[in-house]
Amino acid sequence: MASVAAVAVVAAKMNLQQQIKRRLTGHRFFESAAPLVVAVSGGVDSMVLLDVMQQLVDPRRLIVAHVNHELRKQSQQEEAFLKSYCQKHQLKLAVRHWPIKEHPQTGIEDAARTMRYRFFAQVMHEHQADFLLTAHHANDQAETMLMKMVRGGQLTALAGIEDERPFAGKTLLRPLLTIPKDRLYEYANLHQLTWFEDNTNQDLALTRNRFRNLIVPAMIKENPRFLAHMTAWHEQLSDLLAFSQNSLTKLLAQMTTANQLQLAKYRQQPRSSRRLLMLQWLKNQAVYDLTQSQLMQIDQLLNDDKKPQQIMQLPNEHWLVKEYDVCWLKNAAKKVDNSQKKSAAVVELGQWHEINDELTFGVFSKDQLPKDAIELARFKLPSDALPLRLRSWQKGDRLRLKSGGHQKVRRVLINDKVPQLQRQEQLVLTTAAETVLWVVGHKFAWLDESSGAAEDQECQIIVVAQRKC
Ligand SMILES: Nc1ncnc2c1ncn2[C@@H]1O[C@H](COP(=O)(O)OP(=O)(O)OP(=O)(O)O)[C@@H](O)[C@H]1O
Repeated sequence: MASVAAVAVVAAKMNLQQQIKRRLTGHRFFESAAPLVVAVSGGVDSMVLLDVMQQLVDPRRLIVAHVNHELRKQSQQEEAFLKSYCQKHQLKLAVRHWPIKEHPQTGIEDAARTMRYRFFAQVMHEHQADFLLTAHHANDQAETMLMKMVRGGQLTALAGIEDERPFAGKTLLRPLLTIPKDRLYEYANLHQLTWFEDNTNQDLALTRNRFRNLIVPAMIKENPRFLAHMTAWHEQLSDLLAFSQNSLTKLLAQMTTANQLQLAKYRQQPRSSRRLLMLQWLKNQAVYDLTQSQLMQIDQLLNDDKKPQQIMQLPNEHWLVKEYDVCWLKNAAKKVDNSQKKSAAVVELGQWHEINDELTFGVFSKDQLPKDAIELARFKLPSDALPLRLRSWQKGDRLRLKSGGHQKVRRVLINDKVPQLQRQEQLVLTTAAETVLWVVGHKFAWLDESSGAAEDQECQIIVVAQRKC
């Protein structure tokens, strides 16, 4: 008769295998005969994963992928062990070395990860595999989320490791993600598996190791269900984010044109939605890492009618530019392509346009000047010069001078000692044919009666005026 302990052992083995089988069902995993790549470092996690997969699928489908980082003395032993293991179990093995001379001086962890996944993609491609399996587990999940929590940032970034994601045109799966590490040890001991412990995991100078060896165990001591709770948080948060991203994408589609956010529609949203919309809109343009106070500031700026033109610095050399009824992003790291600058806003005759706290201007026909207007300049323009437009100045913009020559707008701004950053915001008033009439707030063009108009063309006198304070 089997002893109680032996029955418990069988139950534990079955348990883990069944649990993993359940997680893999539904991925067309067992229905297909396509090869599977298993990423095996030689540690307990990936040795358990490999053993379980040998039980669950035809081992001829498996390709073991191993990277020898040449970082530790033990690396050679791990590789040699995997070679003999695969030989013994008749498994295909793909090994890649990462020679020390190719290691970077800094950021070695990231570089190692990048090269690892590049290699896995290559192995998948060579073997026409459908899936890559890695052995991330519930402790990895908790560590990752806690580290993000401590680092701070947006809630959207708090979601942890996904159990499935597209990879190299196929799928990456993490079948152990809900399983605590101690259950993997339990399984490995019961099956008498061989594995290697990475001694560098004990080095408490590394942040992840402090979370792994000190913080997560302390949390589990507080509540043995801690890992299960973290897994549940992650899943709930992922669902919420997927749902909100879907809704936000639909809403954003209604309020953006060619990367410009239409502020009238944006402002109609409640404040809570506006913040989420802004986060998503920025994320779509690769701006992450926004602080909560930056988000509040953006919302304030976009809602402030008194400041129709504003510019605000965001992370990674991005600038948020607000111009009247639209806003858009500018990446200072990229050379500004003037041809792609914001399209011009039409300046309706007979209306005031607020530029900033000091300047509100309007364009009027000469006999409709309001009482509170101070005339700044008048132009005799052919009818096809209208409507006038207001837009950001561009590199080739010039002002016609009384002498008959021209002056670059850039020169006007330099002469007026306009600070560099402010210069980016500078507006010009132009005719429909792009003749610059006014470097707003600075200098007017000189247009005599003949300029632009054909002999027989109908002309109109328009007045540019400033509103009295
Ligand atoms: N040298 C290696 N060779 C093959 N697979 C590896 C190697 N190192 C790690 N892996 C795979 O990646 C999994 C996660 O390992 P680890 O936690 O060290 O990765 P990581 O540095 O956190 O990177 P990431 O989480 O982005 O995969 C392992 O369980 C294993 O499946």
